[in-house]
Amino acid sequence: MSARTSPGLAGDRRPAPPPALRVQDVTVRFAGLTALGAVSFTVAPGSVHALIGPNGAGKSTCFNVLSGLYRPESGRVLLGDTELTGLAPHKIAALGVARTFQNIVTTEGTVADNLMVGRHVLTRAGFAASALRLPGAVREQRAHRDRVREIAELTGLGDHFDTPVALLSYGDRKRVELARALCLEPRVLLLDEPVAGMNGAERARTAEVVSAVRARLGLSVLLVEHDMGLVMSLADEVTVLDFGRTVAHGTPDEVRRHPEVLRAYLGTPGADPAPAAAPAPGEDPV
Ligand SMILES: Nc1ncnc2c1ncn2[C@@H]1O[C@H](COP(=O)(O)OP(=O)(O)OP(=O)(O)O)[C@@H](O)[C@H]1O
Repeated sequence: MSARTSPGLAGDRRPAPPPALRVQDVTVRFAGLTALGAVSFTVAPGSVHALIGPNGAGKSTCFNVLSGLYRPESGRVLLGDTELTGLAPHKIAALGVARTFQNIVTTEGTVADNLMVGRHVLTRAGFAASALRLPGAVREQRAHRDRVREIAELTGLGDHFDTPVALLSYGDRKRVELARALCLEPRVLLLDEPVAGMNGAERARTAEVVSAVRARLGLSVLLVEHDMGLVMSLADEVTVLDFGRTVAHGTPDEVRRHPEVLRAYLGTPGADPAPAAAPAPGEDPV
């Protein structure tokens, strides 16, 4: 059984706004290298917050702390008043923080199979009850499958519900990852480079899906992405890391003009990493 209350199973839900996700003075070191040095930021309830920075800036390390894969040397992570620091990944997921990974991990089974796997944290019926197909367990499975189908529709995968994932396009497979994370009914969704490797049309489609997901489910999104068009069009707030330190924070407009951001990305102030008219999602990343 889940550590948090399982939400209803049918229809869009607009639960109470998610709690703020607060990262406070988080430090991670690898053999003397400071991957994160006292990094702090807050993902406001219901917002899209982007975490950007050049290669090696510490973005993945931060995601790994937030999802419980790394324990920070110091600092805290809080979801509302609940401390997440040092909890195991499955506990953090059960508390409502789901993540995707840069690399696709789903290859076997249909879209439906993969999404049902993402649902297991919310499953109440025990293994034996499910295996014996007891009435309560069957009802629950059916309700989960209905909800999973809704999530597939929301993420543009409805037509592929019973298609083996291996037969899908790259963009659709990446969206299966996103949909699978949503099957946990998260209150905060951590998206690690959701459009990496996609072509322009696939990136634009994924941007639409992320917007729809945020609008329909009312969750918060923390986005790590190199595609500046996507970041600038989706994010409400942006935190910029460089060499494990926060060098800027603000709205997309504020951040794109910040001298430290220009220096971090281009080595020199005066050139713009994301032009004033931000490219549409799907245009070339920086
Ligand atoms: N497990 C590890 N062991 C040692 N050093 C690591 C480890 N993970 C990350 N690092 C180092 O920590 C720093 C931050 O890496 P991280 O992967 O978090 O950056 P990033 O911003 O996600 O980069 P990218 O955009 O290339 O994914 C880098 O110098 C990296 O080499």
